[in-house]
Formats: sequence, C-alpha cells, structure tokens
Amino acid sequence: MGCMLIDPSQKYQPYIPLQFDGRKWPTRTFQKAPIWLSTDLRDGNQALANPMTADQKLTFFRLLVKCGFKEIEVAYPAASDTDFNFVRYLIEHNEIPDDVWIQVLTPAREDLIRRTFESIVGAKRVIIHMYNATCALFRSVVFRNSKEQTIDLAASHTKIVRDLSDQYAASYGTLFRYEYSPETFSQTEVDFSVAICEAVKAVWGKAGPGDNRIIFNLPATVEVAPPNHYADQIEYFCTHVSEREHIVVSLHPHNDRGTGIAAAELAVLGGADRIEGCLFGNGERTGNVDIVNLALNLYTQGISPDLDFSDLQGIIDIVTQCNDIPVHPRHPYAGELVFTAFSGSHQDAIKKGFEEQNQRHARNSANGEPQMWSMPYLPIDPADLGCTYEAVIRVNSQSGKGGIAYLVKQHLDLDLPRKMQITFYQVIQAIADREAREMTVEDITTAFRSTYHFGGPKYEGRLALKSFNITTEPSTDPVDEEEIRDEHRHFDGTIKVDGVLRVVRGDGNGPISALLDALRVHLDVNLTLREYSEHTIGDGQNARAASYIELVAATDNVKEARGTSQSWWGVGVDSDITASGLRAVLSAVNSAIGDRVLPELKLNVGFNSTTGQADIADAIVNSLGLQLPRRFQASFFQVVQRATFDSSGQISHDSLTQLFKETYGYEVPHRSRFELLSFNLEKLTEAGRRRISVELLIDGEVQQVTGEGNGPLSAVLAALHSQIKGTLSIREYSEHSIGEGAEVTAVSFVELVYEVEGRSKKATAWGIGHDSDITASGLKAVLRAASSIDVIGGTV
Ligand SMILES: CC(=O)SCCNC(=O)CCNC(=O)[C@H](O)C(C)(C)COP(=O)(O)OP(=O)(O)OC[C@H]1O[C@@H](n2cnc3c(N)ncnc32)[C@H](O)[C@@H]1OP(=O)(O)O
Ligand SMILES: CC(C)C(=O)C(=O)O
Repeated sequence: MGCMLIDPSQKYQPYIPLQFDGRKWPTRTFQKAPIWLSTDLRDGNQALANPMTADQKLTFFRLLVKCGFKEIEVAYPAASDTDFNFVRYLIEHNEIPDDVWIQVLTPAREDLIRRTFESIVGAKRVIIHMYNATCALFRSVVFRNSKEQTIDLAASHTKIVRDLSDQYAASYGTLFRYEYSPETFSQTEVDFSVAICEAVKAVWGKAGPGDNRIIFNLPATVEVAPPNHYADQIEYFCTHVSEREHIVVSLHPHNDRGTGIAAAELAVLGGADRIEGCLFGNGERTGNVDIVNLALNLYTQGISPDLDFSDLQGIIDIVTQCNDIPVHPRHPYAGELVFTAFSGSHQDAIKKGFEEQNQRHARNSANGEPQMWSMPYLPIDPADLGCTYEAVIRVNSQSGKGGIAYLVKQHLDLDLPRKMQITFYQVIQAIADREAREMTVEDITTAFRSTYHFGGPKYEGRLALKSFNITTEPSTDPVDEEEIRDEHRHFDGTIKVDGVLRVVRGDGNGPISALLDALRVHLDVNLTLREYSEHTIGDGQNARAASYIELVAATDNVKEARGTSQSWWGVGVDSDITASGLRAVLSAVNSAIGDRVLPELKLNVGFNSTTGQADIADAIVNSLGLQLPRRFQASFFQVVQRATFDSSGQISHDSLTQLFKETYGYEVPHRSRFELLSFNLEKLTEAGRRRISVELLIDGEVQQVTGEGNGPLSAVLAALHSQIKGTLSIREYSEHSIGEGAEVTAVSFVELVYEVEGRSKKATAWGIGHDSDITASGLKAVLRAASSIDVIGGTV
C-alpha cells in the first residue's frame, strides 16, 4: 500500500514554463510528414526484458524496410556481440536497401565509438549517433561535470567521430551523417542545449544543406512537462540555433506522462523535421513515441505519412512476436477493439453512417468528386489498414437494434424493416442478458435463423412451403363497365405440416392473402397481414427477393386487428418474388403457432367435394411415396367416397392413408386369397416365353402351380387359370422405384379384368406389389388384384 501525499508540492516540482513570447506553433498546422527514424531495434530493444535475438532483429528490420522507413537505428553495437554482429550481418548479407540509412548509437566514450565504427565497415549510408546527458541532474549526479566539461565531452568526442568518419569514408566509401543527442534535452536549460549543439556543430564542421545537414536530436528522455512546454523548447531551439538550414531538428519523445504523441505533434508545429520512435510505442518505461499512431494521425488529416501500414495486423503480429509485448486492445488504430462498437447508440450511428456514406459516395463517383470519409465514431476507414468492417460492430447486452441489424445485413444480406429490427433486437437482448457474454456474429445469425426458420432444412419450422401454384381469375364482384375488374388469386400448394405433406388451397386478392386463407381453412390459423416489404439481393441472374411480413391475429374488426400489440414477423428469400412472400408468411406463422396443436387436416370427398382424385393421389404420394396410375386414382377415389359416406365425405389425412393400406393390403398384415411363397422362372424361348413354377398359399393351403406365358405376369395368370374358373387378363400395369441407393425397392400396380363365360359383367380390381425384386413385386401385384376379385375357385 502506497502513501500519496496530501501536499505533493512538498515532494514534486512543477516544470518552469519557458519565457518565450514569440511562439508560433499554436497557430501552425501540419503540412507534410516528418522524417521518421525507427529506433525499435535500439531504444525499443534495450527496454525489453529479453532483448531480441538476431533472427528477431532481422525479421523486424525487414518489416521496417517494408513499411517504408528510410532511417533505421539498428543497434547500440558497442553494447553486446549480438548487436555488433547484427550490424555486420545486415551489411555482409546486403540486407540494407541503397536508399536506407542505418543508424548506430554510441555514448561519448572513445573505446565505444571505435567499436561502433568497426561494426559499420562496408556499409553504404550510416548515421553515427552520439549522446551524452546534459541536464543539471545528470551533470551533477551521473557525470559530476560542470557545464563547460559537459560541452567539452560532447565536442571532444564529436571530433573523434569526425576523424573516424573521414577515415572510414576514405577507406570504404561510406556516406556518413552525424546525429548528436543532448540526452535529457527536455530537462536541460534550453540555452545550454543550444550552446552545446553549437559547439558540436562547430567541431563537426561539415554541416551543410541536404544530406550534409547535422542532426540534432532533442529527446524528452523522460517526459516531465506538458506537451506545450516541449513545443516551446523545440521552437526556441529552432529559432535560436545558428544555420538552421544546415540542421535536421529531430524529436525523440518518451511517454512518461502519456502525452508522447501530443508532445511530438506540437513539437513538429514548433519546427522539428524528424521524429524518432517505435512501432506501437515500445521503449523504456512507458515507451518511446508510437510512430504508427503519429503516422496515422497525419493520414487522417489527409497527409500521406510516407509509411505503409495497410497490413496493420501483419505488422502487429511481427512486432508482438519480436517484442513479446502485446498491443493493448484499446491502442489507437491498432488495438483489437478500436474499430468495434458495443453500445447501441454508437452502433446505430455507424450503421446510419455507412448507409449515408454509400449513397454519398455513389453521388461523388458520378460527379467525379473525391469520396471523403465521414463516419460517426470512426476517424479512419478500417479497410485502409486491412481491417474488415466485420469487427466494427460487436454485440453484447449494451447493444441496440442498429448494430444487430447491421450484422444481419452484412452476413445474411437482409435489410430488416425497422419494426422487425426492434423485435429481433429483443431476442438477442434476452440471450445476451441470460448468458452475460458477448454475442458473436455466429450467435446472432444462428438466433436469426432459428427465430425466423430461415436458411434451409436445419432451421425449418413446423410449416414449410414445398410447392405452390397461383392461378388468377377475374373477380366475381360486380363493377361498373368503365372500371377494370379486380383479379382474384387462388393458392394451390403443398405445405409440410409437422413433417407431413399436405395440399392446401385458399383464395384472396393476392398470393399472400390466398395462402393466409388456405391456412385459415385447413389449419385453423387465423392471421392477417399488417406490414409487408421487400428488396432484392444481388443482381442479374443471381438476384433474389427478400420479403418481410408482419402478421397479427385476425379479428372481425380489421382496425382492431391492425392495432393489436402482439405480432409475428417472418422473412422469406427466393429467386421468385411470390415464393419469397409466401415463405415469409410461413416464417411468421411458425412463430405465431408456437407448439399449438394444429387440427387434423380433413379432406372432403363427399357430395360437395373440395378434394378431387388428384388431391387424394397427392396425399398418398406424400404419405406413402406411391405414385398411383391415373385410373387407379379414380378407383381409389371411389373407395374413399364410399368409405366416407357416413361422415359426409370428410376424412382425415391419417384415416385416408390407413384406408388405402387396408384396401390394397399395402404394408399391413393382410390375409389374401392368393399369397406368393416362392417362384421359379424358366426361359422357354429366346423370344421371351417363360414357364413359372409358383408356390402359393391359396385360401391357406400351400399349392404348387405352373403356367406359361410371354412374360412372368402372363405366366402367373396362366398358372392361376389352372385354379379358377373364368379368365383373368391384365388391363394396366405400371411400376416405379421407391427409396434410393441400396434401399431402393420396386412397387408395381396391376389392374386385372375377370371374365367368366356366361356372365355379362366383367369384374376389375387393382393390386399393388412391393418387393426388392421387380419381378416379385409384379407377381405380388397380380396375386393381390386376383385376391380382390371374387374369382370362382376350383379347377375348371
Ligand atoms: C536514454 C538512453 O536510452 S541512452 C542509451 C542507453 N542504452 C544502453 O545503455 C544500452 C547499452 N549499454 C551498455 O551495454 C552499457 O551501458 C555499455 C556497454 C554502453 C557501457 O557499459 P559500462 O562500461 O559497464 O558502463 P555503465 O553501463 O555502467 O555506464 C555507466 C558509465 O558510462 C558513463 N556514461 C553514461 N552515459 C554516457 C555517455 N552518453 N557518454 C559517455 N559516458 C557515459 C557514466 O557516466 C558511467 O561512467 P563511470 O563508470 O565512469 O561512472
Ligand atoms: C540516446 C537518446 C536519444 C535516448 O535514447 C533518449 O534520450 O531517450
């Protein structure tokens, strides 16, 4: 536990403002990027608990080159063999592009200066950077030097640097520049800083224009005053040093007060030309000034920083891997949360911002104008830095409808109507609150799909549209001769209801009201439309329609129905606009019915039948997969009508299926007169004549019969003829397969005609056979049909 003083003035001194009346920096603006120097491999590296390995330094160096740095402080070569050898490696392996200056740091100590020069043998362009601390505290405590001795230390060692650089230039053709840092500049009396730099410049004696400029690097070694003070100090230095045009004034801010960025920016306005810093602000204590931050601040002012941070995440990955220090999630531009909005009002504003900006940019593009970035809460386009917009909006319990709708639009292409946004927001809110965690995009899209039964069979609700046909008829309502007669729509479709396909029909003024009518008539679901909207997704051949529907409970009073507070939203997407609307209806209906038990679907085949033989056939296709031949349909329809005579022609779907099975002995235990036990077919002629030997159960007794015919069916009829009076003949035969792959089986339909001499009336009957073997299925169908006819037994 610490002990903060009640009166900290008893411990800490305030900075002494500079008496500097003519300052210009407060009214200046940024005009161009400064010269950047990356000191990641020196000042950044020296501050790491585990300094970088040679491999890491090389990776980092290549990254800096790729980002566009032209001046890179690569090492403090005298500090360690690792640093020394690294410089050697860069030079000997031609890693340094011709337009890049490497910089090496040395203290004002001859042995270390000599060692530093040894490290750069053979390099093309080198900035020798020498430093000594100049402020009163360091003069007295660290060096125990007077002001004069301090100047002498700097000047005498500059002389050594000068002599060595002349020698090395002559021997190796190296281009040298000289950088001198009065370390602790920001704590040094500014006139003394000017004086020591003048002395250094004089000894260097080679300061000139362009690349011959001497670099005076004025560090805020420790940041101890507000940024305006640093700006004052820099402007004072710039305006009081001689031959300003022969000097590059460089900044080297640290961030002890958290104002390193501000200090650097104001000091640039104060006249500085160059900034030394590190990527993401690594460095001693609170770090060096962050060059990424500074560069992107300029960029968002419309000024090119001359550095490329387009792949910011790639840069973060390398830097964090080399430094082993993470980038804070809230770090300007680079943190993983900085392009993220959790809160509802931010998300809403960003969503509206994107919508408005898209339209504005379309207009700008048409008029040949620049497409300016202007976005609530986002000072920079994340896409410029290689970030996708996906991360912009993230959802938790603090989020609102706008953000959620934005994500639905981004990921599902659905632009929800405002009221639907509110409804879905409540769904997500409830989940986020219940689970007390951030909702991922996956959570949101999954919740959307399951709430609205949207997106394929996995999310299908209790009701799903399978097929439909809309027919149009002129309305029967009387109209004036002049008036155009309204059209009337008839919906005729198949809907899967709780897993069973059902044919439903309804009428209305449009497809949606016709479907709602069908649902009312057949399923007792009585809903009415309150709101409908649609938009297209995509264009050209791939265009699809998205429809949104709000349904409310239907009452006799339409006004009352529309005013009710409870409603259900639905969404449908289809390449056909009508189908998308109908799907949206069923999506909403699924929510409305919940798990309510739906009435059993009744088919009406009575006197006022609303169901025809084709509907009955559809029902059998849906329930049993059997495609009845047309004449079989007619026959079964009569069976149904007879069976429902007592119930006024009404029959439920399930009863209909049961009736079919029992009538034709299909898939139910059924005792028929002729049962196939086994058979053997013999080919008599190449033309196809067959002899069949069949083991039959006839009226419960096993009998062996044989017959010949042109195929198995005629042969089995011949065999039967040995057991009955009269003649059986096949009037119609068809077959189809059921199932797929290894599960496939055959189903055969046979209609037999039975004639007995002396009887005028012929008898007919249908039989169905089902077997994995197609011949067996045909034989079974024949025997089943024969069993249904009251054939006269006994051998003729
Ligand atoms: C603000 C900055 O970041 S400056 C750069 C700091 N970076 C580093 O220090 C990393 C590399 N440094 C090192 O590896 C070592 O300090 C070395 C190799 C340079 C020197 O090591 P040593 O000789 O053991 O000295 P040490 O590290 O104790 O340095 C202190 C001595 O250097 C002197 N010194 C410190 N800075 C300077 C300077 N800029 N110029 C000349 N002498 C200096 C001190 O006065 C002290 O001298 P003393 O021993 O006579 O009292
Ligand atoms: C050597 C100097 C420039 C330095 O690193 C500092 O003052 O922080």
